[in-house]
Amino acid sequence: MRAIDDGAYANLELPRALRRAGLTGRDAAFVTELVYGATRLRGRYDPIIGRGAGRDVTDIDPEVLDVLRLGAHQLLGMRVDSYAAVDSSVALTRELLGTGRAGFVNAVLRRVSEKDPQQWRDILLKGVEPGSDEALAVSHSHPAWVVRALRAALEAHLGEDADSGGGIEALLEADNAPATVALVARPGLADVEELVAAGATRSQLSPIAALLESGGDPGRIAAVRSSRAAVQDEGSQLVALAALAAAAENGTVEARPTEPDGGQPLHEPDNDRPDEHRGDDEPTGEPEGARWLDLCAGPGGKAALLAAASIGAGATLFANDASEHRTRLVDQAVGAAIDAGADVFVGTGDGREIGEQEPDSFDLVLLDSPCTGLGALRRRPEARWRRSPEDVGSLSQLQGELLDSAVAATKPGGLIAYITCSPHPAETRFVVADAVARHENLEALDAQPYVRDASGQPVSDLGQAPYVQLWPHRHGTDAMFLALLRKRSAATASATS
Ligand SMILES: C[S@@+](CC[C@H](N)C(=O)[O-])C[C@H]1O[C@@H](n2cnc3c(N)ncnc32)[C@H](O)[C@@H]1O
Repeated sequence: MRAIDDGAYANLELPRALRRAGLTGRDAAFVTELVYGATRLRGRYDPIIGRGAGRDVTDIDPEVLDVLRLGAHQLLGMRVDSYAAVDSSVALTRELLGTGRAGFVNAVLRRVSEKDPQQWRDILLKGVEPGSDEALAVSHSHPAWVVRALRAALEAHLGEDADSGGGIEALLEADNAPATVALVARPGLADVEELVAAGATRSQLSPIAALLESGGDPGRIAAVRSSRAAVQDEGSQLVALAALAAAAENGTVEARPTEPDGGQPLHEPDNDRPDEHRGDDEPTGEPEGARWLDLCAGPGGKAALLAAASIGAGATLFANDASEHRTRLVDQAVGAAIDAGADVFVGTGDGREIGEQEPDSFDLVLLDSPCTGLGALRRRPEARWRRSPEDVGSLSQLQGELLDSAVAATKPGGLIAYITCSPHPAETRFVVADAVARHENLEALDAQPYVRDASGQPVSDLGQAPYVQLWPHRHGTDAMFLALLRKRSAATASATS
């Protein structure tokens, strides 16, 4: 709890802590629920703890507040007996922080335990307009600005349909429900049957997914250990598959433009790229198979899917990320595909520069942009408390710059898949609409027909075309956004202008 409050990611820190403590099975599941629940629902518990303490939580020592949040979650969010919840919290405080603070924890938790969750909700919401953003922020434990942003996102993507499927309340509730672990069978490297044989359930939604419905450690599955399969949200799978389906339909587009007087490519191959990232048979300018670029590839979930698919498509993949650490994760993720024959080059660099370095070079550019992650809150219990409204402005600026670079790097006639795991209008529709307005050679394609479920049928409820917006409360996925853009060839652009 301390590490998470100091900036660690719960999904990385907790497994380490469980291993250190030697906890497995039911004990590990119990601790996971304690930590995730107390972190996710702190917006609900903190005002209650404040009432119990007679002071604002900002005036309580952070270590003591950690114990109080864990205690509050046991009392109000789990079926732990009140006596056990208070007693174990007091014992923990005494052991870690001393007797004086143990008395304080005892007094506060006793007061918290005197009322049930509904009674506390009535107290906290007294005088607050029912259904308002403020009321939802407290009852569903989201910062009020996130409630406002998600409400705006529902309206922007769904218009009059924004309230169907339960609307904002259902979305906030879905953010608070732990997500089922979804596995991807990377095409050609593993199949869903192998995952089903290992105890997972076939997904109805993604044709390459299986779900670990009864929990369990994905690392026990051989295909996961060898990177032929991995943990990946079904929404991420669907948008990556949609990009691949659109690229297959679009075909390999013309070779790079040549100088009018003959033969030589305008763009020289990038000789600055480190040799370890260059394959022996990397294209040197001759028209060959398709070239794909994953501009922001770390940690490599979608790059690994593309790498696996590139073998059958006869394509090469350049997977790039700005962070060296994340590039190393990409290397690991694409390892099994490379072993199976994929041509993959992994590089570290600022994606904003690749358009200038490698103009008109790629048939497909996947831009899975850095974003606020407001669409994946159910997976990251701490994320909602880390972000601020200011992040949206700086990220949408970066997203626009990355998209400009993606457009420059795309061959005329080629495709760009712009993806975020945030439904925020300023990170999705507005970024794309601005780019289409800036680049007269850019057109948005209808992305919806490319999103197909496990039986090959179009997935419904995708929001206002031409874009795709998935939702936790409607599709059971992270709220992934997809726009498919085509860079018109010079001939088409001049014919239409
Ligand atoms: C949403 S994540 C990509 C997830 C990845 N596609 C996957 O499926 O595993 C965004 C990535 O963008 C990277 N990034 C941020 N700024 C960047 C930049 N200017 N150029 C390239 N990558 C950048 C981050 O390091 C992060 O790994």
